[in-house]
Amino acid sequence: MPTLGAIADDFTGATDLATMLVARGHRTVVTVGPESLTDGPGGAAVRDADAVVVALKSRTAPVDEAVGTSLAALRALRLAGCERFYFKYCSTFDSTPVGNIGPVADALLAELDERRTVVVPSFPATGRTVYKGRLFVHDELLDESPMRHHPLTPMRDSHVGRLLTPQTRHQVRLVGLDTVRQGADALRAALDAPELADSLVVVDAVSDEDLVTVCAATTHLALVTGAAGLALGLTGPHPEAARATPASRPGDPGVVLSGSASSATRAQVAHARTRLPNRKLDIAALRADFTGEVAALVDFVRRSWEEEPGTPPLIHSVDDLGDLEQAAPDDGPAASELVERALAACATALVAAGARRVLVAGGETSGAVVTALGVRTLSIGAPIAPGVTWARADGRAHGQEHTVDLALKSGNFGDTAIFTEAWSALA
Ligand SMILES: Nc1ncnc2c1ncn2[C@@H]1O[C@H](COP(=O)(O)OP(=O)(O)O)[C@@H](O)[C@H]1O
Ligand SMILES: O=C(O)[C@@H](O)C(=O)COP(=O)(O)O
Repeated sequence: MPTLGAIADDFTGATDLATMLVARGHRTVVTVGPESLTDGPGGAAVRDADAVVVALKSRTAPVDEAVGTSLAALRALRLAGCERFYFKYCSTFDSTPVGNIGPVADALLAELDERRTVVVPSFPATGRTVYKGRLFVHDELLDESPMRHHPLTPMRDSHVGRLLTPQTRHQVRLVGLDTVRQGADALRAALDAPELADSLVVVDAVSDEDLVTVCAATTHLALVTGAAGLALGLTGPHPEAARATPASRPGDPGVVLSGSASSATRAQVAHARTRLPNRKLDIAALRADFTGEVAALVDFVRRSWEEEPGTPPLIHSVDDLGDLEQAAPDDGPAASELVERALAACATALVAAGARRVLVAGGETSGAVVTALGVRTLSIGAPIAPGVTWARADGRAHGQEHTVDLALKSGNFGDTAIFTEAWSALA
């Protein structure tokens, strides 16, 4: 029975955290939304797990909806037996002045009858560190990094406390690296100080060892919040926790679907465009004839499978940031919505046509694709890069049950060659 329950605000984040938990000895299952915790085959997988991560698409949802789905997830996790909880958000603190990190953290604390938690976006393996409360992405402050230009959550400040304060009813405090470096006992004493009783406490961490200290100092908190790095110190009961075997065989049809605008993905797209058959979404054509345009993309992929068997084609939506500047017409959907719907429709048609391995880039994009594929649970398989993994996905789309290998790649994760090299991990 699981004891650790996590709520992830997007789907790439859910597999990012789950792969870390598996590596730390937790048998872990990802469920798509809270319903899959109890319904159908998900129920059995959950009972056999040490940890469950509920994947939500709440990062950019309206605040009420994000709070509602997060509370539903918490309640379902408690019913499944979980006693400790982890709210996973982005290592670049993706949010707006109204949320959703603050409102969800507030609501989870209230539901658990708790008043304090920690805020730890640091994830050094992917270059995210927090020092003096400022979030760095590799060598740059968050607001000087490409996250400044994110289409949905542009990050224009790097001070985590300043970002969080307008989002929460709690006071926001900082515990600095000097205290973390004094060890777990000193850090716990600092966190338990009466003046921090009613607080979201941002904790500095610049190395893996710092995160292990933060974990050791927070075992008494019912809720912790952060990126996947915080799970580094959460040791589970099954050091040899098995990874799911691939659903596909080498050479099976595959596809890369990228709706990410992140700088790392743009470099990966540029690399893949010289090596893989590829097509770019045409937003104007989608607006004019959505069904026809999706059918043309699906035809293109199917022809590529015949002409170059074993080579996964790429469908992408962004080469450079100029691609994001198309304003939505007054009476039409936003380009971002069209992109998500188009890639989701391609995914379902291609899985119905025989795709057995699908690599998706972008968190929002992954949410749209996984939801359209009717995926209920994801079992963590072979790792690809820090924060990126293959997962075996059971779902139902077009009236048919299917099992496919899915990799949900966060926009900014992975090496430049990931779209051509990720497949070897499935061999
Ligand atoms: N050409 C485009 N024009 C406008 N929005 C786009 C375009 N391409 C992608 N998007 C949208 O940008 C968002 C990207 O978010 P996400 O998938 O989380 O990836 P990332 O955070 O890495 O950029 C999605 O909502 C996607 O639909
Ligand atoms: O913590 C992280 O950085 C990732 O797990 C994540 O959530 C990234 O989001 P996207 O870039 O939107 O995929």
